[in-house]
Amino acid sequence: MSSESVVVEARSLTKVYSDLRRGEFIALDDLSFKASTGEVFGLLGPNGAGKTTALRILSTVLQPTRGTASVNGFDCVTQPSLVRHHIGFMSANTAVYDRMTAWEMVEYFGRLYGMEEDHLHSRMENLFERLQMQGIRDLLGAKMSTGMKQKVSIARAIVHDPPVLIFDEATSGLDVFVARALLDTVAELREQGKCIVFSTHIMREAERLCDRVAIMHRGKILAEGSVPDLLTEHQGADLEDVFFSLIQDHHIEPALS
Ligand SMILES: Nc1ncnc2c1ncn2[C@@H]1O[C@H](COP(=O)(O)OP(=O)(O)OP(=O)(O)O)[C@@H](O)[C@H]1O
Repeated sequence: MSSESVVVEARSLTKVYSDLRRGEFIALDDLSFKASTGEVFGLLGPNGAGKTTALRILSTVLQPTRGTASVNGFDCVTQPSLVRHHIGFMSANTAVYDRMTAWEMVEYFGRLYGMEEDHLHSRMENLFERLQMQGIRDLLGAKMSTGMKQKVSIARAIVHDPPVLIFDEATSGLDVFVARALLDTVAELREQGKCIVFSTHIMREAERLCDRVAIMHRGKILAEGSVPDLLTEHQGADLEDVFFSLIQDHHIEPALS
């Protein structure tokens, strides 16, 4: 990490939800991690591990119960609008409006970010070409397939060229072609020096893409490092092996939900 600089930092994040069924529920338990420029950092864990909660705090949608988080030096709680200008956020549920075309939607978000029209349009031409979206330029959201919607969501997340990208289970529900195209886009963004924080429960995806991963379970990080280092340290053939051996080491019952 020599010439790279830390741009995303979570420090002792704890999130307690009040839940009617479970009472007080600790979704994040003293979670800390850092991610740098030119790096894909993966939060890897099963359903309910707390990945979405952590990424929502980073993207300023949720506030932590304790702890702090920052993006490019801006605090996620006290400087949310500065944080939002420096991130692009995308999840499997990012909404695409039925009554707007692909072009209108990305344009709308570019304007929300305060981009100047000429710059916005030349950036959009470039993005539509790169993401192979020229064919759906004038297609209404209501008529798009899941894969098309995901492409629009990526374009809208990166139109303002933010230094940090936060992708929450972004490949969920995509067929192998679109999922691969999305992963290729993430790799390209890394080449451009972006910092990408990427959550997934698909171990192979993390192995393929992430420079470092944090393996999460029940709101805690059980292990963190590069994939080769984790495999060596925990003597696993792949990340799935490492995950199960960590759960055994920590005497944790596998979660049922
Ligand atoms: N608003 C909420 N109120 C109560 N509990 C919540 C709330 N949001 C999330 N949780 C609980 O917090 C835990 C962590 O959820 P979170 O969505 O962050 O996990 P995740 O790792 O992203 O899992 P998934 O892949 O299923 O989305 C889960 O047990 C979930 O039920």
